[in-house]
Amino acid sequence: MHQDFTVTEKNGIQFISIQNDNCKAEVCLFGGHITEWQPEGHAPVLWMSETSALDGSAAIRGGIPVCWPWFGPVENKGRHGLVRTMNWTLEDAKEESDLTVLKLSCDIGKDKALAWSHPQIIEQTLIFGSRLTQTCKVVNPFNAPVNFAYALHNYFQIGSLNHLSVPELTGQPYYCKINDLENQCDTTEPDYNGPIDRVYQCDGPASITDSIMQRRISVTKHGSANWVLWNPGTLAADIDDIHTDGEKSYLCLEAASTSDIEVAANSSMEFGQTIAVTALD
Ligand SMILES: O=P(O)(O)OC[C@H]1O[C@H](O)[C@H](O)[C@@H](O)[C@@H]1O
Repeated sequence: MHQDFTVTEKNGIQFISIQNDNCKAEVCLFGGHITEWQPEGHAPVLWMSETSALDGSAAIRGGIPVCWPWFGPVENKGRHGLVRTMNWTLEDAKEESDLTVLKLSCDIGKDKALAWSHPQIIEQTLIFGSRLTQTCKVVNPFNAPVNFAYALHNYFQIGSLNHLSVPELTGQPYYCKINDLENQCDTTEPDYNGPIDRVYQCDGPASITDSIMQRRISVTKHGSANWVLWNPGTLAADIDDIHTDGEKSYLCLEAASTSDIEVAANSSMEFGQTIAVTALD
């Protein structure tokens, strides 16, 4: 079998480098985090901060953080869940007709899970090809229902925040996190130069049309009630791990469910997304 992935260790954490006929990609086992995906014939799709920690000391800034089993800050529990700062296990890696398929898992531990009433295990299946498919399965081994929320926190590389369109979200209701205002709605596209921080009620697909990079990034998703749209704008100056002016080169469009989802006793649940890129005519 043609081996199209290699596992290396850098600064105490493990990276899986992927090269197949359809794409180049990288996954970090710290966070179960996709740090690179570049389909053949296209520029890199994911933005990475040049000043991100990449040694396990903090969550990675850029790529696709998996925020689970909760979204945002929760008192005494920290931000964006547990697994973006935990080491995941590589369960399987294989080549399937020009695709590379990885299976990862992370077990947050019975004690924590019981105390905090979350599912205990999250598994990811990642399929790297001309599309990127990320499927997560969460497992509740307990004899009682538990809850979780999540975000697949995509940092998309863009040409300019001034030359973007995210058409599917215009007209959809959203919560503005910056002004703490529910039930907002735009009739025209917003200014994507941040600070912008919104949770849209929208379970359909969304896309970023980028007239500078001359491409459209399209995301379909399942098991996801929300899109989170985030760019810190001037607030990036207070975020140590965003390199100078780095915020001008990304837009976060996150497939998420920001409110609790119940997982029945002794059962599992799935959610996920598929990302595709097309050149503009
Ligand atoms: O700095 P982090 O913990 O990675 O969070 C980065 C951002 O993530 C999400 O998009 C939230 O909506 C924002 O409020 C938050 O600032």
